[in-house]
Amino acid sequence: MRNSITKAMAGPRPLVFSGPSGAGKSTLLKKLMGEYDSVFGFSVSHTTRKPRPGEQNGIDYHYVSREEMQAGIDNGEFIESAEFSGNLYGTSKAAVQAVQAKNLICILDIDMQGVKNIKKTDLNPLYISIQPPSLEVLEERLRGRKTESEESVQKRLRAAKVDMEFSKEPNVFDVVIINNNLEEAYGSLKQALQEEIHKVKKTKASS
Ligand SMILES: Nc1ncnc2c1ncn2[C@@H]1O[C@H](COP(=O)(O)OP(=O)(O)OP(=O)(O)O)[C@@H](O)[C@H]1O
Ligand SMILES: Nc1nc2c(ncn2[C@@H]2O[C@H](COP(=O)(O)O)[C@@H](O)[C@H]2O)c(=O)[nH]1
Repeated sequence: MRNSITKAMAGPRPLVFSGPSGAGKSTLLKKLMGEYDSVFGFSVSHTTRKPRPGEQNGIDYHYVSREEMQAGIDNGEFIESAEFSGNLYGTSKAAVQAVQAKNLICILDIDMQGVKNIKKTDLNPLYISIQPPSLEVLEERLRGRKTESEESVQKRLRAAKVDMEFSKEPNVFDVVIINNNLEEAYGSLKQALQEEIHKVKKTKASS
């Protein structure tokens, strides 16, 4: 049986963003949500990783202990969850419902295990993969961000190799964007989302 989040199905079609850690998902999403704050809403995930400097609880993530997160998973509170680079991450039903209740396009930023699990649900999002131009560039970006320990960089690069191959599989992603030049990648993203943005703006204008 499909994992149903029923009440969350009322709003516009959600978007799933995936791709290797460091490819630039958050950078592109911040630009998109900055320009279209009345169109998109972010699904705030739960994670057991510690906040980075500048990250805020309830805005970037809900930062929880492994025990708390596991209890929520066991209780059926999550649409999907995954272990990534030594920590648990997951999308709660409440996070998606909170965005859809505002009639906004709900954005999920999740890893490839999350993509596979969301495909087993009735969420029916548009799947967008953000990829780096190469593994070398990805490593430069991850190191340049200065957020990861050496061990974490290595784990993320190992996961990235698998993710980069996954993005080439047919019928997984609706759109694959190579984030080389940021402005060009952002232009491609906006173009891919033009129809969805237009639909939400039209609905809001007529209500
Ligand atoms: N097109 C680009 N050119 C150069 N640097 C970029 C580009 N896009 C993003 N960056 C930089 O690369 C680093 C990683 O970007 P970002 O944090 O957005 O990646 P991410 O995919 O969201 O990673 P994670 O999955 O770990 O959250 C950041 O320091 C960001 O400023
Ligand atoms: N399956 C899920 N993956 C998630 C979720 N929230 C974030 N992520 C992914 O985790 C990695 C690492 O994120 P970071 O913030 O520690 O750099 C990245 O690929 C995210 O897309 C989630 O709820 N479920």
